[in-house]
Amino acid sequence: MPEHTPLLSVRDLKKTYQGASGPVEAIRNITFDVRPGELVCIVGPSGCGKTTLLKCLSGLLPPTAGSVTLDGAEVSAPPKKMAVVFQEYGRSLYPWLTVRDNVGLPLKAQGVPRRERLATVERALAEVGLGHALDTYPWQLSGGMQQRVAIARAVAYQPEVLVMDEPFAAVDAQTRADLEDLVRRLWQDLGVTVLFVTHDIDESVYLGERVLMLSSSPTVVQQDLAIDLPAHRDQLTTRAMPRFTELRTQVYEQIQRAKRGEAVPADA
Ligand SMILES: Nc1ncnc2c1ncn2[C@@H]1O[C@H](COP(=O)(O)OP(=O)(O)OP(=O)(O)O)[C@@H](O)[C@H]1O
Repeated sequence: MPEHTPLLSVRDLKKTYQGASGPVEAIRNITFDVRPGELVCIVGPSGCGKTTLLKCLSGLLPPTAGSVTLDGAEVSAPPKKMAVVFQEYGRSLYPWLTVRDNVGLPLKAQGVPRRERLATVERALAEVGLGHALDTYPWQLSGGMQQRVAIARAVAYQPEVLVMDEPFAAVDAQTRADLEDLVRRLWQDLGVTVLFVTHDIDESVYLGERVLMLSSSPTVVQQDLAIDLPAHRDQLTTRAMPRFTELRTQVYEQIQRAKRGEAVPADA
């Protein structure tokens, strides 16, 4: 696919829920494209419709109007080419299966032959630094390690798009920094397209090549900001750069505007 052709295309997406006391307009109008191999962060105030957007993107919820297309095909059910990593790793792994079997499960469901499956699982676990934990159970691992298993499962599936829904919200700060670096490394090593949802402004700037800022609900895209930091990022030097501070200030100001319900200024 040529570089300029979008892999994922969201057009005039609207979602209105039928609530108990009448319609709830969650998403007013969202339009954006993601090119193959991009790493895009989506950030917005609490309740702005991030989960609703992800459910529409991943084919779990039909939009009220508008469309989502992946590789030119309209998404109306969970697409094979997409893997999703959720915040709640504790609930996404099966406690009675070993790490090896948890990671291999989607491949087994797809009918991948055993020998190939085991090799792919071992490679994916080595990628996330858990090559030694194949025969352990999720409950024997720390929260950060469990989230690495969930990431390995998504990677083993070899998706074209990896969607991550606030995946590090439940881990401590040090583990979170390690996992952020893991996502950057996997993105660079595997060339996968990543859509990363977070409400952490610093995280969105540190990780993203682009940050999409959402308004408060009913949601529109408040700003689409290119992150022009060097490709090689590390927790100490990148976060200490003056440009990092400028970018985080821009995102912070937009989020504050979004919370106050103000539109984006014309020169932004
Ligand atoms: N099933 C539903 N029925 C009615 N309204 C809903 C439903 N699900 C979400 N909403 C409303 O839609 C809006 C967006 O909700 P959503 O959960 O997508 O936001 P969010 O950005 O993921 O929130 P948070 O950051 O707090 O996780 C909110 O006003 C919410 O109350």
